[in-house]
Amino acid sequence: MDLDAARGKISEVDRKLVELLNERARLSLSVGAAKRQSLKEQGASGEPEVYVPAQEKRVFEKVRGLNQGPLSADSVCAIYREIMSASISLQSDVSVGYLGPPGTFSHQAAIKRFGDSLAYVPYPKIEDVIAATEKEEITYGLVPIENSTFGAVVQTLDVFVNQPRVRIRAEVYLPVTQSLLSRYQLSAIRKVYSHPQAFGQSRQWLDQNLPNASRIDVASTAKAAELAAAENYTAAISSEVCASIYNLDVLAKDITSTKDNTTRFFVLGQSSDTPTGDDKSLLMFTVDHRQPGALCSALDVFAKYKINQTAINSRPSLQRQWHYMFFVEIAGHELDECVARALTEIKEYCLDLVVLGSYPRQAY
Ligand SMILES: O=C(O)C(=O)C[C@]1(C(=O)O)C=C[C@@H](O)C=C1
Repeated sequence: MDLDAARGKISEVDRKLVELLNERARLSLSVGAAKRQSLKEQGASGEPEVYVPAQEKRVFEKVRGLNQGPLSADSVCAIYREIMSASISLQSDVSVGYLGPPGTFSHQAAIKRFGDSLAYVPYPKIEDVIAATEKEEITYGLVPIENSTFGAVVQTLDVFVNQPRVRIRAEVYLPVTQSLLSRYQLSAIRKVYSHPQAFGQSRQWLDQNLPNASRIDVASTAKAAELAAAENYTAAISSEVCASIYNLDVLAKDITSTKDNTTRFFVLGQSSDTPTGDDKSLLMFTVDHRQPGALCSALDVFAKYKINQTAINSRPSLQRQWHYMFFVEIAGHELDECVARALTEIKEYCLDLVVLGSYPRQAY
C-alpha cells in the first residue's frame, strides 16, 4: 500500500473510531442515568458513585484479553484509561484531590488512575486531602500509604487513627524514581530539601555523596523542588517531572536504595465498591494489652478462616500511652462471607475495630 492509500485508510478508521467512541460515551451517560434512577428508587439522596474501580477492573481485563496486537496490551489499556476518564467526566463533575503542588508522585499517581479529563486539586498536606474528601469538597482524594523501600507513610496512618469519615475505594501502585535536582553542581550544595519518605528511600546515596549537606523535611517532593529553584546552594530529592516544572538540572538519577522502588496510594471516597472476587480490605483495631496474646488471638481468626494477611503496621493509639492501633490488610472484601464471619469473630479480641475499606486488588 502506498503512503496516500495508507493515510486514506487511517482517515476512514478514525471516522469510525470517533463514531464508536461517541456511541460508547452515550452508553456511559445511560449508565449514569440508571445509577441515579436506582438511588432514587432506594430513597437515597446524593449523587451516585461515578468512579467504579470494580467495573474498571473488569473492563481492563476484558480489553487485555481481546487484544490481538500489534498494539501491546499496555498501550490499549493506556488508551482505555483516557476513554474511561472522559466517560467519568461526562457523567459528572469529578474532582480528585492530592498532595501538591503539581508534579508530586501523588499527582502522577492520580493521573495514572484517573486520566486527563478530570479536575485535579492540590492540597499542601496529606491531612488536608483527607479532610477535603470527608467534607466532600472533592469527589475523591488520593493519599500515599506505603513505599516498597521505606515502608508505611505514617502521616496517612496517623490521620486514619482519628477515624475520618472516608472509605478506601481503590489502590494505585506507582513506580517511583527519586533524583537529585539542583541549579548547582554537587560540590556546591549545602542543603537538601525533600519529603521524609524520599529521604528514607535515598539515604544511602545521600550518606555517600552529600554527607555534609543538611537535610530539611518539607511537605512534598514538589515543594522541595520549588524551594531548590528559589534558594542558593540547595538541591531537592524529587522527580524528573519536577525538574522540568521547576527548571532544575537532574544531577543524579534513580538514587533510591532498592530497585523497583514503588509507592502505593489509596483513592478515598464516601464508599467502598462492591466485591470483585479479588479484593483486599484494610482493618484498624486496638487490643487489650493486659490480656496476654490478645493480638495473636485476633490474628489467629484470619488463619482459622484461611484469610491471607497482606500487610501489618502499628501506630500509637493516641488515646493511651503505649497502646497501639494495628493496621492489618487482608485478602478479601468485607462483604465476602468468610471475611464477614471472621470480622464478627475477631471483634471478641479487639477493643474497637474499624474497616477502613475494601478495594479491588491491583497489579503492582
Ligand atoms: O460502569 C460504570 O459504572 C460506568 O460508570 C462506566 C465506566 C466506563 O466507561 O466503562 C466509567 C467509569 C467507571 O469508573 C467504570 C466504568
